[in-house]
Amino acid sequence: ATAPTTADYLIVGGGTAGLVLANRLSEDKGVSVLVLEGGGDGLGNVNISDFRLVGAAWGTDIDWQFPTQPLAYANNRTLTPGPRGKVLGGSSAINGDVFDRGDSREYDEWEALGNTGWNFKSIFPAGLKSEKFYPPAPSDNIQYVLSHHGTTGNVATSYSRPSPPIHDVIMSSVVNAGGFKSPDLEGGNATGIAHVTNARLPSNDTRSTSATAYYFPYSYRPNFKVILHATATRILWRSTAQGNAVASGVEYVDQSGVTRSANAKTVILSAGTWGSPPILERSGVGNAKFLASLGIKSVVDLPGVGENLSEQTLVPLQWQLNSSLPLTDVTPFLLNVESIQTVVGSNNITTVKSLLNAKPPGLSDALYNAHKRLFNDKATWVEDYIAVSTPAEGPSVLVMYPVNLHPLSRGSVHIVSTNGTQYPKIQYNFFQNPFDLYLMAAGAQRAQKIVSTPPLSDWIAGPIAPAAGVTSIEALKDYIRANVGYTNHIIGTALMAPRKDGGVVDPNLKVYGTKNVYVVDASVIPIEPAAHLQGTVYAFAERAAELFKR
Ligand SMILES: Cc1cc2nc3c(=O)[nH]c(=O)nc-3n(C[C@H](O)[C@H](O)[C@H](O)COP(=O)(O)OP(=O)(O)OC[C@H]3O[C@@H](n4cnc5c(N)ncnc54)[C@H](O)[C@@H]3O)c2cc1C
Repeated sequence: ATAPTTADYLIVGGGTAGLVLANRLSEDKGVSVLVLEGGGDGLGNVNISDFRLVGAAWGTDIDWQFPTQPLAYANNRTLTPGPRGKVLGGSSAINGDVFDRGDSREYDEWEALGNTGWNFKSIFPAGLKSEKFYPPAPSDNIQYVLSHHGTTGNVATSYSRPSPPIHDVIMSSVVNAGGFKSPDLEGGNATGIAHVTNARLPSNDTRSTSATAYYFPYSYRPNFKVILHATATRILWRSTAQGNAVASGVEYVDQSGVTRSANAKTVILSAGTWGSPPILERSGVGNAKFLASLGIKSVVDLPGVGENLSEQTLVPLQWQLNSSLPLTDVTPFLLNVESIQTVVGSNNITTVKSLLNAKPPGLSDALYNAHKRLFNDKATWVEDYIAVSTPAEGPSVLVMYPVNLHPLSRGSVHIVSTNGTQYPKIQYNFFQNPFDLYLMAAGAQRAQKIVSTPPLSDWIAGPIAPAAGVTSIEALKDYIRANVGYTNHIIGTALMAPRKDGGVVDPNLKVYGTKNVYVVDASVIPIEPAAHLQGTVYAFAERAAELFKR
């Protein structure tokens, strides 16, 4: 059957958020939903279904592979192109499959920024609605709190199992070094060390994506249509009256390169943090001066489009253990999430405060104040992602990845021409703010302290990277500039915030100055969670669907 080219709701991007929304809207038989997805269906691709092959999909045809600009504040390094899923399920199909949620205070800051109704109390139940949790067996030695999880939702979540004895050793050292053991990080208190939950169906050990969870089992619905290999280029306008622009649909390029259009009463962009802003800009929605420089007529002057790009940075630290540990190939990971106060201790807190008190370049007052409140609240700020692996030969390796959960530096994504399929220019700006680099160095020191605290210290043969002796803040800064990487938790480029604060969408996710254009994906999220991003994206999209259905 040929898909209709007209619908009540046209969703651009069948990714993580897009398919949640499409599913919920098409629950109403009287509503037609059409999804345009730039990639294919991904069926039969083991790089999606087998989570053990994480990373194998990056750089292949199901990855957009976004080139990014050199890191001006980190040795001018150019990172490998940023992966983004180009397939049904979007980035949930190619990600690291960690499924967790942030701290209640972070979600409450969404509302404090002026986004009425977006707070922990509303986002948490929406997250539970997305989740179908499969508890571990008692013999797996993994602690959890059932009420922190949804049990009847769509995305299958579970733990790798069983937990090896070294995990208890690591947890003890975190506690002995002044940290906490968390009973389960997913209930809104995200401080402490715990096992990571993953988006996996344990019965057949396959990855759960937004496509397996929200599309394939529902694709029989006659009112839920998807056009694959359809790359949307711009919004088509029925009227561009300033402040009241009305979309009639979307222009897209099909698999054979033919330009087509699809019509709809409501247009929703779910093309992701790097995908949605370029579509807005090509459609005349963005910074009017910038668009004029490309010869694009302004429809809505919205300087926030493409700005406020936030990404959590990470750096790997490795140690050789003194024995070869028997591990399964699905050994669970640990997450240790701590406040700045715990990470830096009393000695360096004055340095942190003075760095935080210097107004960060490129960060709006509203977002800056939100971050200061989180700091004063001793909220979660640094994560250590902890893994142990055993190579075919030789002793096991411990890797800790300190992550700055709430960086102050902001980057951008902007089109470079009116060409609808040309890649945008992406600038991360890691460490534009000195606070961010200091915090990464302090996080690395904290990891070193945990590793040198008993009982874990007794298991360590020595550091692999950074080398022994690289322990001062300054030396660690050098190491971090040379080794910083991305977590793929990008947000902010179509910010949900008041228009005066650089907002692109209002609390109903409608693009300012338009009548019927919305953004529903990670680009609207204003504050990073103390977590990996997808659990928050699913929760956000479930709540977005509730708003549309009201
Ligand atoms: C490599 C990687 C690893 C990650 N690891 C984790 C992890 O372990 N745990 C975690 O919680 N989070 C992780 N994340 C983050 C998480 O997966 C993303 O934040 C989340 O999936 C983003 O959802 P989204 O809906 O905003 O965008 P996406 O899921 O990326 O969806 C965007 C969709 O739009 C489509 N699209 C884009 N442009 C167009 C266009 N012009 N026309 C038509 N379609 C278009 C894309 O093909 C895609 O399907 C990772 C992300 C990546 C990329």
